[in-house]
Amino acid sequence: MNILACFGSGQSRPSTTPSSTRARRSTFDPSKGARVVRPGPLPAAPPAAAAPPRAALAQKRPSVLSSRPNSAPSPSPSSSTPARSQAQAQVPAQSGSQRREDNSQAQRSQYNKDNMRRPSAVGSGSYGQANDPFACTHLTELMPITPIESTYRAHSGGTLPDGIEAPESREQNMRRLYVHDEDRVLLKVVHYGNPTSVGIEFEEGGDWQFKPLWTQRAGPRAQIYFHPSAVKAAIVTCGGLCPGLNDVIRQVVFTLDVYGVKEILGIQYGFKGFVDPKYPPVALTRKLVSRVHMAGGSFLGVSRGTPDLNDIVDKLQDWGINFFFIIGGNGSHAGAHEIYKRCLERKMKIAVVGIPKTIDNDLQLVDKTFGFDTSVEEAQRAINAAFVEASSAYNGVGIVKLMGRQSGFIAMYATLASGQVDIVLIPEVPFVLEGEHGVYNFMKKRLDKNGLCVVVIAEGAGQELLESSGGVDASGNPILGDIGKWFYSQVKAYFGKIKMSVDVKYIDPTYMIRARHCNSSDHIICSVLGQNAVHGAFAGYTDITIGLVNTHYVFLPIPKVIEVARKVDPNSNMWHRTVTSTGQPDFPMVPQKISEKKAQSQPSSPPKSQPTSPKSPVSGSSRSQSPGDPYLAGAIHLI
Ligand SMILES: Nc1ncnc2c1ncn2[C@@H]1O[C@H](COP(=O)(O)OP(=O)(O)OP(=O)(O)O)[C@@H](O)[C@H]1O
Ligand SMILES: O=P(O)(O)OC[C@H]1O[C@](O)(CO)[C@@H](O)[C@@H]1O
Repeated sequence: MNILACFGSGQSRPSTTPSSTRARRSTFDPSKGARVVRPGPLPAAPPAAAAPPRAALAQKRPSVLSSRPNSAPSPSPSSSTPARSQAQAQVPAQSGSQRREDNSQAQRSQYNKDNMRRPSAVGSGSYGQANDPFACTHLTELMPITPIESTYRAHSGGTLPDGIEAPESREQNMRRLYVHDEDRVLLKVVHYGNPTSVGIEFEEGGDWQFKPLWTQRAGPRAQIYFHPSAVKAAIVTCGGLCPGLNDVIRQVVFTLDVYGVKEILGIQYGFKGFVDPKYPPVALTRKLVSRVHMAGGSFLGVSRGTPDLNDIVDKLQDWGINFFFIIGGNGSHAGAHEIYKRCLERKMKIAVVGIPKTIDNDLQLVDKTFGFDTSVEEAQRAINAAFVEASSAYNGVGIVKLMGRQSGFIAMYATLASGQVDIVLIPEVPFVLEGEHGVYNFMKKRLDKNGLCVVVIAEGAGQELLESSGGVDASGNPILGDIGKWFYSQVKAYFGKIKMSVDVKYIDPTYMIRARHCNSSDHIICSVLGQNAVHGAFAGYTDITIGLVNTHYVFLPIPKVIEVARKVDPNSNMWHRTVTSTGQPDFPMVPQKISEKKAQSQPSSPPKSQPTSPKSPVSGSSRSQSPGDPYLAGAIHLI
């Protein structure tokens, strides 16, 4: 691929990795652990220099403010001096830069004291616990590293020259630029009032009580664990395409540049770029990536397929990479985690940071993944075309197939967004086609009533109705049967059989919805994700990914997000909203009498350790269904 194809002519071709760097193998040496602290233009490291290993600290964690290596020192308990005067009082005659540093330390401490609320204020839970499931791995748990003051200067775009004192107001701004290592974002914000609440998740033992789970807030830290001049970053995009890939690459490069990093490599064609000498890494600069976000796709290229991970780690080592950004989905993150483990075995000081990319939005824990909004938006054009065709035809039927190999998020959201869909079929909700309660019969009802019917079907829906090839793609993902084409022919056959004249149109916008540049909301998400990936690496975290959780950006441990792919929950509010909008019933696999369904739905006793509720479960409402019974809602819907 011509890497510059999307820029047009007139730009110079990026240089490939200089051969001299290939010879540089960076093996870990504890004595060099401190090489991040170098004499140079940067201010000296703050006084609390030598950091104890985080693992040891995590055992204790008595105070949420003091456990992390780069926590600002606690203020004196007796201190009630306002931040500004206290800071001034602590500063003896010093050099400008030293004074600035002490000022900001003191102000941060005071700020923390004034503003931080301990978790007890909002309930116990994972926050600060030794077994915190969302604690991210920090490099200081693995090797000794001394932090330095951050070089990230978003406000000024650079440090002030030595000897020039910053105005007080700027110091205050800087103080607010950084995110504290102990900042947390609550993962689940709904406090269910009753075991029958829709969307409730039962934990092992039937526990449904509210347990706060805290994730680590993303953002720039006041202290960093890599000297920018010692950083060599690599960026790779893996898996399928997704709107926004170029945006993310661009922001990673921009943010590295703001910190002062000079060496940034783009790996071509996903993980293959590590092993295919035809496509060596390209040097990325701010100038080179400045316009890439205007185009869809990935200007670095993507691929599926699994090269030997040891070869990848060899290359990371040979090229001296110590920041590795992997933009990819579940598979890529599984790869990233494996790479992290192998780097650890080799004692490499490297931050492995994922940025979740999956157009299917099938990633655990996060509100949504970048590009998803854009694909839902693009899907509107196909749905609208199907609607227009169907509404102009005599007994018009429009069928649209949308991406979603194992999850129906695109189909569900596109349906809800469009308001033009009669039926949506997704992999998570099995359906029958024939019979009184089947899809065809409902299509007929809509045609009789409205003269048209629009059906959205997700790529992975109804696979059990097709003969499976049993094959897998290069990455091991199942190769699906084409449900869209099959459904189209079956619909024609059905209406032919019942001698009803219909005009069926089939639209498959599969690659159109992911091959475009992204919309405004995704541009913003991509930008913030890309920036936070760099902040996470500089903050010393590894084996992490960046996510949007309850509208806040967080660092998440990679193993947590890849435990299982996310799916649409048929018991969720969002699915209920969608079928409320289409007006479709469920199309139960095994039609049963409602009375039988009801009898089955009565729980003999509440799950163990559930508190007894003052209200009895709302019998006959979809809220009374047990988790995991996708058909119950449909049965009730039919009443
Ligand atoms: N379990 C795994 N362990 C190690 N590497 C993996 C694993 N699964 C996939 N990979 C690697 O991750 C890359 C991307 O995987 P895959 O093609 O499944 O896309 P993805 O990241 O899941 O994105 P998409 O959402 O587009 O499918 C592949 O090139 C493969 O090398
Ligand atoms: O044809 P490709 O490039 O393998 O991508 C198709 C797949 O990619 C995805 O968009 C994301 O995994 C799936 O929904 C779809 O099955």
